Amino acid sequence: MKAFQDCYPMKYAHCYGCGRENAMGLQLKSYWNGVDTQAHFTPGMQYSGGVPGHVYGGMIASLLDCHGTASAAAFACRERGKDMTQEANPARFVTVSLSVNFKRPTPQGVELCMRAQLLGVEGRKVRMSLCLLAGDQVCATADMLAIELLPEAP
Ligand SMILES: CCCCCCCCCC(=O)SCCNC(=O)CCNC(=O)[C@H](O)C(C)(C)COP(=O)(O)OP(=O)(O)OC[C@H]1O[C@@H](n2cnc3c(N)ncnc32)[C@H](O)[C@@H]1OP(=O)(O)O
Repeated sequence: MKAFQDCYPMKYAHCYGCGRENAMGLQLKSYWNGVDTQAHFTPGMQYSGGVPGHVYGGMIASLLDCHGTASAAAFACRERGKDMTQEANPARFVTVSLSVNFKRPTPQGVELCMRAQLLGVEGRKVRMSLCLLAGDQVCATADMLAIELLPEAP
């Protein structure tokens, strides 16, 4: 299965969180999970927060951020009757608002699952509800607004 991030043109494939061309980055991959989307990632021990064994909050926000922008593109394509993974130059989205609620400590050394649910598409705006789970425990939730870049944007 092709990941959403693998559909980004080369020019946009260098993101620290999800760029396939960034060898130093996280290279997050997002996919469909029914009508929603999901991604998995196991943070290494270098992403420790202040409490040993707990993931750094900025890392949690990064994972939600990159899963969210990729999901926004996939949701927008789907709303337009297109399959993002079949598009040569799919819609490109950036985050303008990400509000994270850290509900409980996120354990290290565990595969984390990020999920995104579409709340609505309005023109260039995609609103989503996101969550990050460790096993069946919801560790963080987020509300996100992503905006589509105009075609001529750099
Ligand atoms: C890109 C390819 C994929 C790469 C993957 C990377 C994933 C990584 C995820 C990220 O971390 S993204 C990086 C962090 N985000 C940014 O740097 C975004 C900074 N903001 C911008 O670049 C511009 O503000 C933006 C391109 C989003 C919009 O500028 P535009 O001049 O194209 O649009 P405009 O300002 O007219 O706004 C369009 C609509 O969005 C709304 N909007 C813009 N910025 C907003 C904001 N900050 N909060 C809420 N709404 C906002 C704006 O009100 C308006 O709503 P209406 O259509 O209803 O009038």
